[in-house]
Amino acid sequence: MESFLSNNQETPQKWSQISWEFLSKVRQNSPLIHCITNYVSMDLAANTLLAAGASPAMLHSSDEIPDFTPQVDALYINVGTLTAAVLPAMKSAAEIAVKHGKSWVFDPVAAGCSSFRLRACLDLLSLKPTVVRGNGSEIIALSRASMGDTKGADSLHESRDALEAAKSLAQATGAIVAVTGAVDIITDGIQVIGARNGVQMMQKITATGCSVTALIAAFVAVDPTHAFEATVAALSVFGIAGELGMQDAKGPASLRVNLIDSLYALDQVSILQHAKISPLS
Ligand SMILES: Nc1ncnc2c1ncn2[C@@H]1O[C@H](COP(=O)(O)OP(=O)(O)O)[C@@H](O)[C@H]1O
Ligand SMILES: Cc1ncsc1CCOP(=O)(O)O
Ligand SMILES: [Mg+2]
Repeated sequence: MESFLSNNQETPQKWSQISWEFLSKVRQNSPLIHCITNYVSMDLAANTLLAAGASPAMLHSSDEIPDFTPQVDALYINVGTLTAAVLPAMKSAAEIAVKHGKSWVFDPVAAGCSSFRLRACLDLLSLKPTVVRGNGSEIIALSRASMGDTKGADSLHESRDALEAAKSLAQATGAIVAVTGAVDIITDGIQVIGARNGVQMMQKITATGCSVTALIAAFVAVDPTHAFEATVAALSVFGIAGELGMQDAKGPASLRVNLIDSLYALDQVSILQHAKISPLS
């Protein structure tokens, strides 16, 4: 089968085909994803990875990282319930991942809400994540390296408000930067893609952001040379699972369950029908 990844032309189906290619590859390869994530998201992030076909491992101890991190296909770090005790494990896992040529993906939850957290996020950013995914307020805080204008783990900004911040953060760090919201924005500092899948109710389920960042790690793991495309694909696939899951959901709790079922069952026809991905200016 010809891969749409090698096609430089913007055809209408290019991005939806790429999204399907990535999901298929995750199902085939079942990448092992080392997750150091917050207590709130542990369950949903692990179940998201399993439903997509990946293999999650939530290991947090510094004592295990030197043995374990070199074995994994990608690393996911999320600072949602950050403490001074766990930060060294995060830093050492990131360093080991980079040393062993593994991708690592960063979720800077509530980056601007305290100086301790902001400093920790900036330190982690200096350890060269492959992808950073946050909401609008988080990406703006990181880009300006300043506190404030945030509401804890929730965003005070639309993703569009953070477009320029995302571009400059990508240019400054060399990471792919993704900002989620009604439109998910993905940039490497030059090209910008918008993915418009998902439903607003996803904001009413805690850890959907954390879970989609974990999914990005799984997508990047199966093709690290195409981290930009992997990020677009993961965001679109998760959004489509949300849309399909919403069809018979009564509220956030049933959507949470349906989203995982829809992700597990997602097929090529649904992705080609529902993906809404295009360049943004
Ligand atoms: N208004 C919206 N419409 C559609 N999808 C949304 C909307 N807001 C958030 N999402 C989706 O919900 C998920 C979590 O995004 P977001 O709420 O921005 O992250 P966080 O939980 O980190 O603040 C993403 O998949 C995103 O695309
Ligand atoms: C509510 C909360 N508090 C600390 S971490 C966390 C979960 C945040 O999850 P998300 O960023 O995916 O909404
Ligand atoms: Mg978040």
